[in-house]
Amino acid sequence: MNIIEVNNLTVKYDNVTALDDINIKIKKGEFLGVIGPNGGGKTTLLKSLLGLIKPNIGEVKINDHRPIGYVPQFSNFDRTFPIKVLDVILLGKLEGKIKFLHRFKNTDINKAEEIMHSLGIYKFRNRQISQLSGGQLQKVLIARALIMEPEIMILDEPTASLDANSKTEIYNLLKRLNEDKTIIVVSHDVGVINSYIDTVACLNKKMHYHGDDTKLSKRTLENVYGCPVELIAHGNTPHRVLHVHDEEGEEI
Ligand SMILES: Nc1ncnc2c1ncn2[C@@H]1O[C@H](COP(=O)(O)OP(=O)(O)OP(=O)(O)O)[C@@H](O)[C@H]1O
Repeated sequence: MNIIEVNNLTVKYDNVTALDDINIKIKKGEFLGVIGPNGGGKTTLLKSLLGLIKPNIGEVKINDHRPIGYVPQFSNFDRTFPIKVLDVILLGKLEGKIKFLHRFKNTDINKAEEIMHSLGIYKFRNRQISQLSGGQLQKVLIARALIMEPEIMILDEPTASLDANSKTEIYNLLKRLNEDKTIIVVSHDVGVINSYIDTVACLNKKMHYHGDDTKLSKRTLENVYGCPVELIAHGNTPHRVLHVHDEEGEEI
């Protein structure tokens, strides 16, 4: 069963075309990675799936009635905000609508505690978020998305700026959540695709590739990124984009 269907999706911001005729079908239970260069339209695609952006052309169909669990780009989160872990997770219940002096039900608090236990962050429940490591905070943001019991989870670069151990921990956690949820993750780290993700979508305004990762070739990646991409072979699968390039393809 396709839980998400994107048909002929075109999105423009004034005269900038961010997405051009995108077609993608996502099966229930899939673990999809979306890769592509900066400005390639990844965030725009996620926002379109979330219904935050109205397509200029085409449609997004979500075949599920529950709210989608969204974990936004971690670097946009204000870590200095004085709030404790339990409260951040409970805010997920309000779906972004902060209500003055809202009192949460005991069932919500119990649910938050159950999620904290399962993610190994219960011991931080009364800690200020400014006192967490990047990896711990990312788990809190995942917990906040989980409190609505979503079938679909969408994460925008969940491991950006995390160290190697924390990256592995987050991807292991996503793999576990994938046992009963559909997961869509934007990542710049082509390396993780090999070990964790079922399907890859390569996006640079147009969809250059959508399918089984084992067929993802160096040539495909070079088409998507528009510059030479150096890869470490891992079996037959491209493993990592090593170099950053400017728009002329010069290595920087
Ligand atoms: N609100 C906006 N108004 C105008 N242009 C925008 C807006 N948001 C994004 N864009 C443009 O749309 C294109 C796609 O942006 P988007 O943020 O979706 O890319 P991305 O792949 O997520 O990039 P990154 O990897 O840098 O996060 C870019 O050219 C960007 O400058």
